[in-house]
Amino acid sequence: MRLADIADLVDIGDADPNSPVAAIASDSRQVAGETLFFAVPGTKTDGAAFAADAASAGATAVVADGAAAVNGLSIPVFRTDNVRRALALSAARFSCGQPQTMVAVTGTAGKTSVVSFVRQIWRHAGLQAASIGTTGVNAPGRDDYGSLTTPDPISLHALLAELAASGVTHGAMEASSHGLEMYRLDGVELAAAGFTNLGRDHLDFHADAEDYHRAKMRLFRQLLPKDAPAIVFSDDPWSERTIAAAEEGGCEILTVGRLGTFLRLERCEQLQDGQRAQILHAGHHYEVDLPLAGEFQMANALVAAGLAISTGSESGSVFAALRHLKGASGRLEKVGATKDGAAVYVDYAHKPEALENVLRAVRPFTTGKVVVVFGCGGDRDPGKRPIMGEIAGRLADTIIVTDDNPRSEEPALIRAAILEAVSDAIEIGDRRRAIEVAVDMLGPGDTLVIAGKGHETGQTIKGDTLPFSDHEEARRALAEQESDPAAGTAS
Ligand SMILES: CC(=O)N[C@H]1[C@@H](OP(=O)(O)OP(=O)(O)OC[C@H]2O[C@@H](n3ccc(=O)[nH]c3=O)[C@H](O)[C@@H]2O)O[C@H](CO)[C@@H](O)[C@@H]1O[C@H](C)C(=O)N[C@@H](C)C(=O)N[C@H](CCC(=O)O)C(=O)O
Ligand SMILES: Nc1ncnc2c1ncn2[C@@H]1O[C@H](COP(=O)(O)OP(=O)(O)OP(=O)(O)O)[C@@H](O)[C@H]1O
Ligand SMILES: N[C@H](CCC[C@H](N)C(=O)O)C(=O)O
Ligand SMILES: [Mg+2]
Repeated sequence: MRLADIADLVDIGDADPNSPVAAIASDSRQVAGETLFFAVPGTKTDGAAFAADAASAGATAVVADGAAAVNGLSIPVFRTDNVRRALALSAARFSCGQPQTMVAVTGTAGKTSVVSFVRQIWRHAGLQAASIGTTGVNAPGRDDYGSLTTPDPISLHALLAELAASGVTHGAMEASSHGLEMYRLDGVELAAAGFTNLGRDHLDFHADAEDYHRAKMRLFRQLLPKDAPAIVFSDDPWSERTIAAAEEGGCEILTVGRLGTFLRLERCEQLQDGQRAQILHAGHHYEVDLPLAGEFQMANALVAAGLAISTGSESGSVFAALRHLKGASGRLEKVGATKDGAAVYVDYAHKPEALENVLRAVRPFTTGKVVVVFGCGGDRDPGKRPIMGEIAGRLADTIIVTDDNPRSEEPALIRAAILEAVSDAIEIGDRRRAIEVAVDMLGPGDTLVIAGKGHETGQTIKGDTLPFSDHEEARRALAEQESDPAAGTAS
């Protein structure tokens, strides 16, 4: 790339437009020769404070917001009015390439599930497809564990170019509210975008629910090209406001759900390990089997089907693919059953609406007790703790409150905040022990939901992440119960 390639994004002044840009960086610690350093004001510190470090490390110029205090450097400073956006668009031009058909999904819950479903639908049709999100990158021959839901723009655009070069033509990615607000996915050319729902999340980052919704709506107002399809789940309290935002963005609005007009869910019957639905699309009724429990998964499947159909997949083949969908790892995933047949699920519900949904989802096929093990993350919105306690108290019969990534906080205080709203819960800080106790108390017809960590492979306590997997712990507890003749008899 040459400076001329980004001269419309940043004011390069009298610098030589032919100067090569060998790399771009927003972290001074990653600067090497001929690098353009973007000084980004962050949540913890200001990149401008590291401009001199970047210069010493070999940066050829710094890009900074108009008002940023970047002075007295030996290298030029190029000004721009939005350094985060300039960074993302420059990263797109630098990496140069992405799968031809890219779709993005936003919403409080369901993003990971939807992108996984879209990828599976495309693969079913024989396409080279990838998904990118909380659980990582999944592409033909590739399954990398992830860290951020929406990667930073430099890594994201490099990844998209790499996927395209490896032959991936179709990609589905999650658009988190952080990612949208921080301009991480600007520069991705989107063919369609989807919305699942809005609930309480990240109120440690966004001022309030309106602000959180506004951040998500950048996807439709600013990122999705005019006339491109916006697939909106129709049955959420925030659906109407989302439709209004997508209208402002000039998108083609396609609603899916019970109130949907593009895909209308006419009937949905819950079975123990799945569901059967009738869907109306373009005047035809389709009988659809989904091998996943919980009506929320039907909502996710409809958004996924809407994204695939609106970007060119044939509807019959899409509905046929739903029959084979596998849930994303740790999303109401059945990991086993006791010898009495009580089912044990691992789920990623770590926010109020998700917990409410998952506990409601298991009730129809639970003839005994619903048992839940959960906690709340440290250094994250403390307001959700009593709310989740109240939900568990209302919807589960037995509640075990445990730890879930306490991070820098005192674990007992997090538990106490949950227990404030649910006084009859059992408190067991050690998550391994909590899972063992829960499995041991299961009787015939009971269901255990271990919520909050889903696919995660660690427990973060005071800066250390210790290996921990709800899947492994549940399987271990089940195996121990299997070999202990006295177990499983508690009520
Ligand atoms: C709040 C947040 O999202 N922070 C992310 C953000 O950091 P930031 O922009 O605030 O950066 P900062 O630490 O204040 O530093 C400012 C700038 O100085 C630079 N710097 C800093 C130090 C130095 O020596 N030199 C230097 O140049 C930094 O690289 C940065 O550009 O950009 C960083 C680089 O991309 C991310 O690593 C970091 O994610 C943190 C670790 C994080 O935990 N983010 C979570 C909350 C997040 O993004 N979650 C969402 C939603 C999850 C979901 O709902 O599924 C996600 O998309 O994953
Ligand atoms: N459509 C939905 N409506 C309500 N709850 C849902 C829905 N889909 C999933 N959930 C619940 O939310 C949890 C997380 O689902 P998923 O990972 O698909 O969402 P996400 O939006 O990617 O979440 P995150 O932002 O945390 O990555 C699930 O384990 C389940 O409990
Ligand atoms: N992306 C979410 C994941 C939370 C998962 C939960 N296990 C926790 O640690 O709170 C967050 O960073 O808020
Ligand atoms: Mg996710």
